[in-house]
Amino acid sequence: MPVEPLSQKEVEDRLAELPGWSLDGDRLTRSYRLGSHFAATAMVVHIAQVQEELDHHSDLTLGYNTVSLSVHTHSAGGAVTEKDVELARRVEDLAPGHGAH
Ligand SMILES: C[C@H](O)[C@H](O)[C@H]1CNC2=NC(N)=NC(=O)C2=N1
Repeated sequence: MPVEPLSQKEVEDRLAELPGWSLDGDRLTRSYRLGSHFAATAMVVHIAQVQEELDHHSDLTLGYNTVSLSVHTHSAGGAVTEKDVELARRVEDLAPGHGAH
């Protein structure tokens, strides 16, 4: 099913409900800090599970005790779509369980 790019206003409205997330060029991004490298690794695995479930995948970077995401929609020409917002919301939902902030 084709997914349409969000307008600038729509992106801003979605971001208003996603504290910590921002628009970097044409991508939604957020970095989280965790209590340890192992905790960060576990969060990456959890995000990967969600991404497979949604069939939508961010560029996901594991640091020493950080996890960073950057996502846009390839099939929409690299624009931000509702699929990116949905992934961001799902990651926000799982983050507290990993002690991520
Ligand atoms: C075939 C498969 O559904 C597509 O390649 C999916 C997989 N994950 C994806 N992830 C992202 N970020 N954008 C896409 O357009 C996309 N497409």
